[in-house]
Amino acid sequence: MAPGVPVDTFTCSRNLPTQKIGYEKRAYVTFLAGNGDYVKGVVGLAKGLRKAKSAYPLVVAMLPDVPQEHRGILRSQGCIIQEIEPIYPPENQVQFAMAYYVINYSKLRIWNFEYTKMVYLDADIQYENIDHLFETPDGYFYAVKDCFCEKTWSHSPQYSVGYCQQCPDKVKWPAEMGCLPPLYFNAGMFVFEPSQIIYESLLQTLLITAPTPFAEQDFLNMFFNHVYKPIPLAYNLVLAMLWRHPENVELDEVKVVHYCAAGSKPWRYTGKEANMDREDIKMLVAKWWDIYNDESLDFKAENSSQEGEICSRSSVMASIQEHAISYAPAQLTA
Ligand SMILES: O=c1ccn([C@@H]2O[C@H](COP(=O)(O)OP(=O)(O)O)[C@@H](O)[C@H]2O)c(=O)[nH]1
Ligand SMILES: OC[C@H]1O[C@H](O[C@@H]2[C@@H](O)[C@H](O)[C@@H](O)[C@H](O)[C@@H]2O)[C@H](O)[C@@H](O)[C@H]1O
Ligand SMILES: [Mn+2]
Repeated sequence: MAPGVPVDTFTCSRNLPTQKIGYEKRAYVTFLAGNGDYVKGVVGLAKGLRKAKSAYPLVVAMLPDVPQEHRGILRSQGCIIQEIEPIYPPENQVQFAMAYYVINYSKLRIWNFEYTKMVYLDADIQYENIDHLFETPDGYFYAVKDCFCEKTWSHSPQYSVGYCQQCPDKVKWPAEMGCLPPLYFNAGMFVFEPSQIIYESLLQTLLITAPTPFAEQDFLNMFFNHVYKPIPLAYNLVLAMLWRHPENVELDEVKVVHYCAAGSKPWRYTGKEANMDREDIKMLVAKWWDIYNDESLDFKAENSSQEGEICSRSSVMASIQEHAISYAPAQLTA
């Protein structure tokens, strides 16, 4: 739990308030910041959506620093662009979060979107059809349990005693360290319901929550702790699981691959970092490139009438909603 925050701050009601706007409006959503190469990841997501013949569009929560050229690429791939303002954690406490992750607090803007249910996906993900996740019961937060065994976790008490929730009986949590840590999810993929009430509560709670190493991922774990529902690893294969917990991985059943291990981003892959010369990693990176390079998966408004309709319909709705979306005062923008 974040230091100095009243425990009940994060106690959500048993279920989350669900926002019904009279009809279902569903979409996948990702987050894009900066002028770097993550735009390739978003193109991969958009093309993966078409390969999976998903019934839903891809919304891109986009920070102002994404260049026009990248915006044009994503529009040409049928993405629905939703501009967002950055969110920074409380002043001069940023040093507690790993610098690389601070910008990820801006992901929280997606709770302000006018959709009834969304599946969030990091841009470093590739996936098969997971549309059925939109049918999960409302009022919960669905995500896959993370792994604590990589060096990126060396700051944590779990890592220091060799405990991991992926194998809780291998090294048991020491009684002298108090209660077993609550289940902890990886925030690279989750199923959620946008809600103005939750959005404003997130922003207000962030104001009194000191940043922690995994930034918004730690924060979301604290905030949604009481309504978090673990879903199978097949829905978010954090690559480190392949060498940390191979006994938990059935690669043939994996539906979502999350290229979050150091050196695994397909568009930067060199094979030189630890574990990156594994045959399964090479196969997964090649699979990502096959989709990225597949021109038959490019968005063609005239040919993909169904998609085009969805995109144009949801684009029209999104554009209508864009004007309707009223951001809560962005008190957190520095
Ligand atoms: O320069 C950046 C860094 C991150 N991201 C977004 O933030 C997400 C989380 O970062 P990343 O996936 O690199 O974290 P990891 O899952 O590897 O810890 C990315 O997937 C992107 O959607 C981005 O758009 N630009
Ligand atoms: O801002 C914190 C980030 O935390 C998560 O990444 C981590 C986590 O998976 C660790 O368990 C791994 O060890 C590490 O490599 C990886 O970067 C999310 O994937 C990302 O979207 C984002 O929320
Ligand atoms: Mn990621």
